[in-house]
Amino acid sequence: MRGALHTPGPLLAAQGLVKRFGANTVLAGVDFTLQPGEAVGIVGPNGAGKTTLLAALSGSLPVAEGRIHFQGQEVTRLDAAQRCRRGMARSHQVPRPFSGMTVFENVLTAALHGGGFSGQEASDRAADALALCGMLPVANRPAESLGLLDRKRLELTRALATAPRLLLLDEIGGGLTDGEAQALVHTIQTLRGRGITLVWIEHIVHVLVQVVERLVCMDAGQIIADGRPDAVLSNATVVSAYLGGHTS
Ligand SMILES: Nc1ncnc2c1ncn2[C@@H]1O[C@H](COP(=O)(O)OP(=O)(O)OP(=O)(O)O)[C@@H](O)[C@H]1O
Repeated sequence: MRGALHTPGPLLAAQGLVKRFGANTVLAGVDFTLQPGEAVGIVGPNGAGKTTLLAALSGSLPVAEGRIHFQGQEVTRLDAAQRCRRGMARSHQVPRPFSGMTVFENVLTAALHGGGFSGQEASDRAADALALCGMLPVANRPAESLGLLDRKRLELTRALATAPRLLLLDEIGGGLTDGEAQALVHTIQTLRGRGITLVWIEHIVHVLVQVVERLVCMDAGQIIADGRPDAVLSNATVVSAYLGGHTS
């Protein structure tokens, strides 16, 4: 199914996305297009709507207005599980491993239920994702015993086990030491090498720009800049809304 749906054109095209929480308009008509193989960073001040955009794209939050196409097909009304089986996977800002399961069982569950694989193929997907993310040494440990870096890696590994074409990452660098963040960058670059398209929300901009070649800045539910990272980071509107005069 994942392969059969691939058509020429953008991998993802979202038009006019509107999301409200009560009187608070959190996405105010967002247009966002992704080409296959791109790696795009999303930055912006707290409350800008970044996580909400990711949730709207992945199907975990319904939008009030707008349309989303993935691989040429409309997915606006599909839920997160259905979008995941079409090749869209999301990691969460706060890692959500299943406690009471080992790391391997967590990843296998993602391959089975998130990816829709069965039997040997699910096991192979899980093992491949564990190897790619450097998680084989901890595969038999209880998920709740992991430190922060490995919990973040487990989020990534679980998303990867669903065999995504598009990976949506939400602040997986937060709280890591510089060395740990570099290890994460290395892992994510490996995923890029496999042709996975990436959208990554991250406040640690110097880490983010090691991976992405396009940066989107959001503020107050809108995209205020979109382009090459150096151009976006020196954009006067971005500096005033997000960077507060600092550009590193
Ligand atoms: N489930 C919810 N119910 C009500 N309001 C919400 C909900 N989720 C988010 N919001 C509000 O929507 C706005 C945007 O939140 P969102 O988490 O998308 O921002 P963000 O850019 O990801 O911020 P951060 O960088 O702090 O994670 C905020 O004002 C937030 O309080």
